[in-house]
Amino acid sequence: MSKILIIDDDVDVLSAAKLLLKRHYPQVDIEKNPEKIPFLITNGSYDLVLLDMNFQRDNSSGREGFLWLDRILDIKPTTAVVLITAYGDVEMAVRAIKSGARDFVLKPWENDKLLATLHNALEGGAGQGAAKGNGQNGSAPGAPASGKANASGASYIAVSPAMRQVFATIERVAETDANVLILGENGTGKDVVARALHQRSLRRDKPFVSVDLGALSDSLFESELFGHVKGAFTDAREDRAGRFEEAQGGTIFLDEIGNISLPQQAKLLTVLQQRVVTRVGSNKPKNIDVRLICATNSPIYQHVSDRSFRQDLLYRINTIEVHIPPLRERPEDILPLAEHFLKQYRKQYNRKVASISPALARQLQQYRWPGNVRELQHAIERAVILAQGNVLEPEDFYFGTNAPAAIPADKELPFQENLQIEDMEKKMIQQAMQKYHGNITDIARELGLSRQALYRRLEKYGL
Ligand SMILES: Nc1ncnc2c1ncn2[C@@H]1O[C@H](COP(=O)(O)OP(=O)(O)OP(=O)(O)O)[C@@H](O)[C@H]1O
Repeated sequence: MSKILIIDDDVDVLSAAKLLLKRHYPQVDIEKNPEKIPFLITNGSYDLVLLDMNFQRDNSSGREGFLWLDRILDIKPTTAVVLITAYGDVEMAVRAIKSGARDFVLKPWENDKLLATLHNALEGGAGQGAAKGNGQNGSAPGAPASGKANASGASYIAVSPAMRQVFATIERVAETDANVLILGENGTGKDVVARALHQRSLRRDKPFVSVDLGALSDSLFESELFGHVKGAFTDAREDRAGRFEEAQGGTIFLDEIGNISLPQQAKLLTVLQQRVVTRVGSNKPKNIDVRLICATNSPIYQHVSDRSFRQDLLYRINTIEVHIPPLRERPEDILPLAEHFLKQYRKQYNRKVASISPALARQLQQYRWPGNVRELQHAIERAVILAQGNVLEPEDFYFGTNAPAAIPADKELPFQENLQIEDMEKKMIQQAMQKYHGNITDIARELGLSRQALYRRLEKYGL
């Protein structure tokens, strides 16, 4: 149901593209004059903009196209922008995608390839990053790609290089039976990753059983995991299978494994070594065939050094290790996630809220998100319920407890009369570049910018 806007100063291109696209999309608008872009983007709620890079006034450098790309993303950062050019080369494609475009097509296009490009760009979702190169433009190397897939019907967002790496690892190991240990702070998406792994494994049609070990007392641990027989203890009124048996043929996900006691660790290790479980009160061991995924938010290696976690158990569960970085270290994911949750809750609560204002988008990217994706999700849910207008504004938002410190407002910048705002911005970027020896990720984090926003500014200031 996506709305598309095509902007090109060649009317023949406009009519040809419209003719093709209106067979596939419910609304396709065209515009010859790029000066109308700000008005159209502000008022049109387009999901995707197909934008010419080479307007006649400037027909080979693509400079004007870059300027308009910047304007579009400043007004509505989550718009999927696909650039068209007759002068494309891989270098320009990389620059365009680094500047926030989803993809790049060459004129004249082949209809099927154009459709595939748009489809991919939109699949990346409203604001879910660049679509993978589709071959038409030589697959811009180094370009950010988006991730979106199904984990038990739920989609996940992975735009940042770190999360794309996580999902690439999952892709590679899903079909093996390797044990996987997922490490990450609370709310970073460990459960999402575990489900995605199961969904992509050969066991996908078998059970996925998730156990929160942190919630199990010593007395419940064994009977919950391994089951019990009637009469094994006072409350055991009938035979009951444990979670390992329930997961037979499928996957068991043991969350919060870093905090279990040493006796619990010993019992678990025996089961994992022998691949059999014996219900409490029984003496008949049963073979189990399960894939093991574990997760923890605690510093498990430190626990091994201070001997509160067994090294042999760690080596058994960590054949493959996946680290999920905290949300503040992958700012590229923040807006796509916010947009994703906006869509989800708009539907769930039947609200009209359609987008996130640029001011709010900036704040969302600057905040530190101590509760990670879960905190962002809850914040968007609250805002969608409470919002008055169609656009989510900073006033609709509540940023946890440490908001004022977390959101540097312009007025908090040191006031220097003789410096224009742009000079200050350039200076801050230069200082950060020195401090972090040009490391884009670190500079972007320091400045509270997405990598894309940083690239746009580097370009703007010729740095
Ligand atoms: N990449 C993602 N895309 C979409 N939703 C996500 C993503 N990561 C996390 N979420 C959502 O954020 C919430 C928290 O994620 P999840 O429960 O997987 O985190 P967790 O690391 O397992 O947390 P905990 O350590 O508290 O168990 C969930 O509602 C989940 O659906």
